[in-house]
Amino acid sequence: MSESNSGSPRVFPTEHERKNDEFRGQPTPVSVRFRALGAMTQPDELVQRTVVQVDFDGDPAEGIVPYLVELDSGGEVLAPKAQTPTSDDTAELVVAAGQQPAEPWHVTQARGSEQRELRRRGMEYAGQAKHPALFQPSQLHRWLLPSFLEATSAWRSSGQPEQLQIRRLPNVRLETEGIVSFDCFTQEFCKMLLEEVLNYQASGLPSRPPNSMSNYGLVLNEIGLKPVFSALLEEHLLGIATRLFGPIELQDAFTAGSQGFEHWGGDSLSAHHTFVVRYQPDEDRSLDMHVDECDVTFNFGLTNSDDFRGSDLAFCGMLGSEEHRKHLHTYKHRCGRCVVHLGKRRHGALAISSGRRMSLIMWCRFGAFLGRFWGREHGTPWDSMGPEKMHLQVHWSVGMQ
Ligand SMILES: O=C(O)CCC(=O)C(=O)O
Ligand SMILES: [Fe+2]
Repeated sequence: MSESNSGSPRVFPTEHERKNDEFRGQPTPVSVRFRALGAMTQPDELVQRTVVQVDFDGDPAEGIVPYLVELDSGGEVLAPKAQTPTSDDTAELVVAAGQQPAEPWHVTQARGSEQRELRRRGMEYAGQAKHPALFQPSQLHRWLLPSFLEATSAWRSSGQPEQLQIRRLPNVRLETEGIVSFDCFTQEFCKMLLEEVLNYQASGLPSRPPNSMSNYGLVLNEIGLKPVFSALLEEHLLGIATRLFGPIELQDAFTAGSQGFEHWGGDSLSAHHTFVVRYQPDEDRSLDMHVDECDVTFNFGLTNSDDFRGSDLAFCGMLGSEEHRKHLHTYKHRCGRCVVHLGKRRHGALAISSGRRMSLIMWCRFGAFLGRFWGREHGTPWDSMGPEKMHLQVHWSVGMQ
């Protein structure tokens, strides 16, 4: 632990986790009704075009509710989530276990009126942006360090993941099991992005907290920056995730065989929730231990180390492992540097004692939340009880949204 930490990492269960543990002990029964959308001829089509409607007994509180449903036919489908379970809005596309969804969850979501409103707002803001160039995917290369571009270029041009060597990422470091860091963005980009965030927040346009635990910060996908971060994911980060958390045969020798680098669909990340978080002593001081609502998380420091004290990231083991609540490593953020880990690795931010820290976070998802269940298919326990086959029962997750 570094001296600047103002406290020990909280590795014991948080209140949120305790609540979830209680629910895990007593799965809540739900009734599930299937409604057909369109013609169904093949069994696969039936699954892929089915919408599941969930009626809850009891109060589901603020949880995200993933569940596995056993069909009368004996098949299984995954219902990824029900965000507001008691509203009429609970219908979600479901997909057959182990299959690609009919379309990515964010495409489905993007048809919603809320998303249309967000896109409109983003377009409106782009017109008054402080740094319009930030909003253009074609300019992305300007914000990445030449040495980073160099490391991903052979993969980009050949399409062969083996061409991307993790050890060639600038100043790459294996922090501890399952956690790698490397230099990525230019200082200029970090400064411009911070200015853009402050400019948006001063514009009076509406914004919402990036997730259920952070109150300050901004969802960048909702101010017109989504295309840029989609390009970053597709053109650069996907190659890195493939080599770290993709199929075993594609994993890089740099980490292959090390603990914590299982296949978590790193080669198929197709959606992202991208936001900035902000900590300062009189606002959010710390972030409680948690796992992310995603498969792979990329976290980039945006502020200079001299601008704040404390606020290190504390990492524990994977959700469901014996080390889940064991403190394994403390990471110090650096401006422009990325730390990447699986979403289900428990982590949190220690208290900040002075100054301000901001980070850019990309929660990346494999398909439609299938990654949540990936561990199950590969023999890794998903949580301490294991994702038992639930016949119309609910497992609660420690998810944030
Ligand atoms: O403060 C950080 O850098 C981590 C934030 C985080 O873990 C999250 O927003 O999910
Ligand atoms: Fe997180």
